[in-house]
Amino acid sequence: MSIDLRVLREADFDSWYALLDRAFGGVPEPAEERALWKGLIEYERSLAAWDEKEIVGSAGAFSFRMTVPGGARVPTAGVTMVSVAATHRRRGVLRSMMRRQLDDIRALGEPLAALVASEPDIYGRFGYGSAGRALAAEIDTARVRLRMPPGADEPRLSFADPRTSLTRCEDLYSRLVGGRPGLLSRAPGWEELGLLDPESERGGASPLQCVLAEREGELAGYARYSVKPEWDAAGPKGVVRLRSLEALDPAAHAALWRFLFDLDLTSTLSVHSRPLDDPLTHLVSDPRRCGLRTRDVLYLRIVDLPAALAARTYQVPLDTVLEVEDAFCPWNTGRWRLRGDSGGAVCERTEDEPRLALTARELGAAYLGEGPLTALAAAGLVRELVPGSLAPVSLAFGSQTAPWLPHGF
Ligand SMILES: CC(=O)SCCNC(=O)CCNC(=O)[C@H](O)C(C)(C)COP(=O)(O)OP(=O)(O)OC[C@H]1O[C@@H](n2cnc3c(N)ncnc32)[C@H](O)[C@@H]1OP(=O)(O)O
Repeated sequence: MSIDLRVLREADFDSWYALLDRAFGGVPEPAEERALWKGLIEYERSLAAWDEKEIVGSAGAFSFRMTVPGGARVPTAGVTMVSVAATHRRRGVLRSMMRRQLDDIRALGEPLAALVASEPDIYGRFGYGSAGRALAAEIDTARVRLRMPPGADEPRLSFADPRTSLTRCEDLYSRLVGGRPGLLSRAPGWEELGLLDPESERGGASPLQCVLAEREGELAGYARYSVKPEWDAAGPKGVVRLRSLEALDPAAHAALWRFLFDLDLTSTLSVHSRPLDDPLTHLVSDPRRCGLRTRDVLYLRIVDLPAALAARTYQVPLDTVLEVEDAFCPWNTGRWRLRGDSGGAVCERTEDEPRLALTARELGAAYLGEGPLTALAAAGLVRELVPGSLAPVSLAFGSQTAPWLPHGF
């Protein structure tokens, strides 16, 4: 089989996207969703794998900036729309696309690549580590109460049309982006993602609704949600499905959650994705009735190791030497001296004796501050070569704010 990898031409978008639809089960994506992706796609960074006259593989990338610990926004390739025709699976088409893509990302000078995986098992072999998990919840709002912080009655809540309020909400979101590792600075057009609401995917729920929390006319927070009315012999038991909630301060945050908890005729609040450190977990009266669970969301790959490690800050001063193995991107393999603190960092090649040994995948997993290096060492995936060197480096790599990616791409 001879496969030819080429940059996607606009004229081939429909067949390229049809391949993707089929690989994901063959149910065509709703027209509005497809139109959104068609508008956002970066053709010059999208690859099509051709077998003679047929497209048999797809892989795209978006040009993002991702917040890293310390608040810098680092150029990041958002890997997306990966598929291979079932007729051509397990013959190395994905591997060849990953090879080409990571070489291209390196040539573009982006230190990081990120993705949301359809299956967790696919991307580790290409050096992607699980770097940001999310909290999901199924809250029994008939039983669970909220402890309200001071000032929670102050914000004025009002309904707003999701579209009309979009610019204000997006401005608020953009103020929050620098404060949490993993968040993406959304370029114009990306805000539309938050409004996607195809009727065919509502499953009996209402159209998307929006509630604003304001103080003296200034937006302090918003939530978007839908309601699925349900009834049984005992009465109403509707489900509120939270799509997004952002707030600038604790009072607005709690006020919005209380609004969602108290919606009449509902008894369940279904939450798809929140950061692991969402303050909600401290406000609920009964976490056991919140159906809390975590799931992997964000996978990260260090593409340019010295640039990536120097782009973030470190919680406590560190000066260490890492022995890194990177089979898929060998330019990262070797010994690296990393010096840094909360003000910045420098990372350079060195001949000095290494203190820790790990692979690029583990570095990706630890990079945003979630997966402690100590836990990875306990799993045997990070080796402490000089006794006593692991704990301080693990602490330095941590983050006071849990990394999170609220949406896919
Ligand atoms: C960021 C995103 O877009 S995520 C979306 C990914 N796409 C999908 O899930 C759609 C459905 N699946 C597919 O289209 C294909 O099966 C793909 C893209 C996942 C894999 O494509 P293939 O061309 O079959 O992969 P390829 O032959 O290059 O395999 C490379 C390696 O990955 C492994 N692999 C491939 N798919 C999977 C999988 N789903 N789970 C576990 N391992 C996998 C192969 O076994 C092979 O392993 P090896 O390195 O030990 O030899």
